[in-house]
Amino acid sequence: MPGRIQQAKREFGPDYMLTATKLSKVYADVPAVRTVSLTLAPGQIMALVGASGSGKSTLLSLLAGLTDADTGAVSLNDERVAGPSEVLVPGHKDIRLVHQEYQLMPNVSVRENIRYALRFFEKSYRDFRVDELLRLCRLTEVQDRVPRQISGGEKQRTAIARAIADRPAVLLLDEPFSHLDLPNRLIVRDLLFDMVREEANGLTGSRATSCLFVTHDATDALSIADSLGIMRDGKLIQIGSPVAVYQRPLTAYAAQMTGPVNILKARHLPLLGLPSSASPNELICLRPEQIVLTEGGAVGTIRALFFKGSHYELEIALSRYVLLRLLTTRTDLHIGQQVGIGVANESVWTLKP
Ligand SMILES: Nc1ncnc2c1ncn2[C@@H]1O[C@H](COP(=O)(O)OP(=O)(O)OP(=O)(O)O)[C@@H](O)[C@H]1O
Repeated sequence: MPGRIQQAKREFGPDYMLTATKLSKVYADVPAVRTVSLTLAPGQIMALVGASGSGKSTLLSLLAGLTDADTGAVSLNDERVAGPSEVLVPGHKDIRLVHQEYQLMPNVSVRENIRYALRFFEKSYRDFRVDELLRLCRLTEVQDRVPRQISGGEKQRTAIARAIADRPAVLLLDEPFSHLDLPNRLIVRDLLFDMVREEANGLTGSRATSCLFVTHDATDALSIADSLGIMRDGKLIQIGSPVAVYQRPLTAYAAQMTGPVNILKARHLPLLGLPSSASPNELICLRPEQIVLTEGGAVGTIRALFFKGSHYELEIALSRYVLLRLLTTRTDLHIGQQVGIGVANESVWTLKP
C-alpha cells in the first residue's frame, strides 16, 4: 500500500550523506588516523581495505561518534556528529557500528537481541520486523537460543540484524567477513547487498541505508562495494571504483591490498618481450590474469604450480631475479617445464614509489 510505505519512510527519517573532513586521531604517540576525508552517499557501499594497524577500526569509531577526533569533523548532512566527550550517550542515533566482537546481550535469545533494537516501535510492527529480519538473516531456526548456543556466523548475522533493525542511515561494519566460512560470507555479502540495493531503489519504501565496511581482504570488497578505499598508516591513500583501484593502483601497497599481483622493476620488461622503460628503476605492476601462456613469447621455467579449483596458479622464473605469477586452466603442465608467455604492453601499469 503506497500510503503505508510513505508513512514508513517518514518514520525512518530522510536519506543522509555522511561526510568526514580531515579526521585525525593520535593514541599516545601513535598516529592511528591521519587527515582522512571521505563522503558516503545514501545507498552507497564503500569498503576500506588496509593492513592490520592501518587505522581502519579507529576510523570507524570516529565516524560513529564513539571516539573523539583530535582534529577534523564528521557530519550527517549538515549536522555534526559529536564525539563521546560531548554527549551523555556516545554514538549517533542514525549510525550503527557492528564491532568485530559482535557485542550481543549474552543472556537473552537471538530474537530478543534483535527485538531490543526495536523497543521504541509499536508492538505489531516490532514483531513483524523481527520475523522479517530473522528470515532475511537466516536466523529463524535459532531464534530462541542464546548467543553462546549459536555459531560464529549466526552471531555475526544476529549483530547485523540488530544493527539494521530500525534501518539506520549509516551502517559501519568492522571486518564483517573475517571469522566466517565461505557459505556464511556469501550469506552476509548478499544480505548487505540486498539491504542497501533494495532500499536505495525504493523497494522497501524506507530510506536508503549506506554501508561502509573495513576489511584486510579485498575479495569481498571488490565484488560488493561501489567505492573502494586503501588505508595505509592511518591515511586514505587511494579511493575509487573497485575496477579502477584494482586496475590502476597508485602504489605497490594498493596493488597488493587489492589482489595477487606481480611487481617488478621496469628494467626487466624486455624479459617479458616488452619495450624497456625510460626509467629502469620504476616499479610496474601486472596482474596474473594479464599474462597468458603462448607459443613464441618470452620463455620461462615453471617453478611452482598450485591447484586453485577452477584454475592453476603458476610461478614462472624468467631469470634468476624475475619470478612471475600467472593463472591458467591448462592441466598438462609440470614443474621444470619451459613455457612461453605473452603480455600485452597496455597491461603494464607504472606505480608511484
Ligand atoms: N586504544 C588505543 N590505544 C593506543 N593505541 C591504539 C588504540 N587503538 C588502536 N591503537 C593503535 O592505532 C593504530 C591503528 O589501530 P586500528 O585498530 O585502528 O587499526 P586496524 O587497521 O583496525 O587494525 P586491525 O585490522 O588489526 O584491527 C595501531 O597502531 C594500534 O596499535
